[in-house]
Parts: sequence; C-alpha cells; structure tokens
Amino acid sequence: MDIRFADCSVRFGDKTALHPLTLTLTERRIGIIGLNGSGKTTFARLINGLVKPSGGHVLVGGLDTVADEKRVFGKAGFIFQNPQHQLIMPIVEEDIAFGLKNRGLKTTEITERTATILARFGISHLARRRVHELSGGETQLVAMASVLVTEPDILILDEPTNQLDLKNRALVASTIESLEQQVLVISHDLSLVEDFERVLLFDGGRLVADGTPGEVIARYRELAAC
Ligand SMILES: Nc1ncnc2c1ncn2[C@@H]1O[C@H](COP(=O)(O)OP(=O)(O)OP(=O)(O)O)[C@@H](O)[C@H]1O
Repeated sequence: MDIRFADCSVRFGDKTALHPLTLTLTERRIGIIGLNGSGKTTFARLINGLVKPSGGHVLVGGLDTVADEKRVFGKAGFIFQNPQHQLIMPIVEEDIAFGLKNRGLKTTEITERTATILARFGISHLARRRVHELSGGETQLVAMASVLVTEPDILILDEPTNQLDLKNRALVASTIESLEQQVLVISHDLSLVEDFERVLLFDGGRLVADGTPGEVIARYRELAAC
C-alpha cells in the first residue's frame, strides 16, 4: 500500500517535531531509526492519524489521514512502545475480542477469529490469563495479536523488542518476519531492521538518510559518533 507524505510537518507549540517532508513508502518492511527525540514516533503516528499534520498531508492507500480519519485508522494498526497500556480488557481473549466486538462481528466469528490468532501466535495457552500478569514478551505478542485480529493492511510497531530478553526478542522478530502485512518498525535494536528493504534515519525532526539498511545504519553510527 502507498503511504504518501506531501510536504507534511508537525509542530507541538513552538517545537517542530517534523520538518516538511515529502516521500512515498511502498516497501513491505521499513525500519525507522534515530536518536531519542529525533521524531520517529511522531512520523509513525502520522500514518494512522494518531498525530495530525500541522502542514501538508499524509495519504494512506489514497485516503487522507484527516479527511478519512476513521478508514485510515482501520487500515493501519499501531503497537505502542509500552504495549501493556493498550491492553484494555482484563483477560487476554477478551482483549483480543474487543476490537472485533467494536466492529459489530457476530459472537461465533469473534470466538473463531480470536482462537485462530492465538494459535497463530503460539499463545493459545494464554487465552484466560490476566493481561497484567503477562511477561514482557507475552504482552508484546498479545498486543500484536489484538491489533492483527482486526486485519489491518499496515502494522506499525514502536520499539517492539524494548525490554525483552533474547528469547522473547527472537520470538517477536520471527513473528514480525512472518507477517504478510506491510510493516514499519521503529527500533533502537538495529539488528531488527538490518534485513529490511528500506530504512529511514531521523535527526532533529528531519529525515537525514533513506536507503538500504547497510548505508543508513552506517550513517546513523557516524551521526551518533560510535
Ligand atoms: N505531544 C507532544 N507534545 C509536545 N512535544 C512532543 C509531543 N510528542 C513529541 N514531542 C516532542 O517532539 C520531539 C520528537 O519526539 P518523538 O517522540 O517523535 O521522538 P522519537 O524519535 O520517537 O524519540 P524516542 O526514541 O525517545 O522514543 C521530541 O522533542 C518530543 O519531546
């Protein structure tokens, strides 16, 4: 799906979080890297309309994130940096069913789709668990399942391996790899994006490098002087 930024900028009061940017993303695997506070989350949130442009437009599959807000929101799923905050129901299977209920699906279909996504993520055993008792890796997987069950075309993950141990990191990385969706990943874990098709580097609210992982990660290392 085409994601188009047309002269898009974001200001929060006096602060420019994103300087005017024009680019089109069509690749299936896109990494977003950069120092803390460089504008990565702001850029990614523009794609599903969580942040609105202060200037210009963002078009997702031809739909404007402001004029067609609701349809864009359904197309692009976002998994937050701290996914425990996005699990709203007390029990795992209830949380996964929540988005489907909101879409008015029948109970039988909700039950079937919930069971299918749990099995696909290898977390059927967590169905009746309390969401606040899950480990970090389990929380990440449940959050991904809760978003993916609604079948978005695009999945955006904000630091999905943050605070995960090596085993859970590998599990989340291989789950991302197996997704058929178009995926955008914000990460400080550079090895997570090193096989992606395209990587974007932000610095001070500007896109300063855009290309293959090898060249963009090298540029980031120069920028961070390490
Ligand atoms: N809602 C907001 N109100 C005011 N300032 C904001 C808001 N959201 C972001 N900012 C500011 O915009 C700049 C970019 O923030 P953003 O969260 O996009 O950076 P980031 O690259 O994702 O950072 P990190 O790697 O630390 O998560 C920062 O200076 C931040 O403080």
